[in-house]
Amino acid sequence: MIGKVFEEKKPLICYFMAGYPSVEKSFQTAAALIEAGADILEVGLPFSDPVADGPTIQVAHEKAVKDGITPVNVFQICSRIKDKYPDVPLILMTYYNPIFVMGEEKFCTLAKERGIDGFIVPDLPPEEAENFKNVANSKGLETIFLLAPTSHEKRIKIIGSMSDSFIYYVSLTGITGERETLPWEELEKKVKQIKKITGKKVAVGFGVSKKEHTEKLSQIADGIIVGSAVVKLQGREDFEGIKNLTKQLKEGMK
Ligand SMILES: O=P(O)(O)OC[C@@H](O)[C@@H](O)c1c[nH]c2ccccc12
Repeated sequence: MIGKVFEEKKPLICYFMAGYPSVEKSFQTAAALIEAGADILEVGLPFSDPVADGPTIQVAHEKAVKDGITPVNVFQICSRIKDKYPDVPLILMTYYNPIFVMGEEKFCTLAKERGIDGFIVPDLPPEEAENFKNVANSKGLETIFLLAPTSHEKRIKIIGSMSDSFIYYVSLTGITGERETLPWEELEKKVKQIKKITGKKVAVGFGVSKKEHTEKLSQIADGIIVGSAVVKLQGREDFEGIKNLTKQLKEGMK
């Protein structure tokens, strides 16, 4: 399902935090994103120690964890989104610990039942991911892996063989968060290199927050990912803002 969307277009992939600032509001966020044109949703699972996340997404993790949002709640939110929008792929973005606690088998079974299509697990290195990938794939769930500006050829090959429909290229070294500008030259070079070595689709995320970015990025990447800019508005319950942002970003990709 994820691969099909990439074949049809360059998708805009929008991250939001499940259960933030409440279960209902996070569902409304997802609905606003989809109705304004998001092609794929990346669903954030609240976690106490989100090491790769910047301040905006950290705040969301913290509040949702404090409110007692559990993986089971997140699955319920996913299933509600899938019931209403069956054509929109859902990628669960979670740190590995919640998977470990529930057990890979049970976690993947529930995820599949609840309409999730794949996973991004930023703290699960490919060397340790074999079992999880096998369990996920055996249930028809994809695993997507990340590459960064610091990744060399050997790493690119490994990730190329393990990442299913696409590879997530992290545009810059650091944590998630809106940026004024992106390292365009390096980005273009690296995405070309990754595509050449792996033959896979490459979606770019980190720092994307405006039309100007998606305009340039759509010349380079096969898909674009936005997170913090969405989560900031989500925290303010500004659903109109979320729709406007999504439309603007999509506009840049035409
Ligand atoms: O927030 P940004 O800079 O727009 O980047 C997307 C990012 O938020 C999303 O994909 C994401 C959220 N948490 C993560 C942890 C690791 C890697 C990626 C992510």
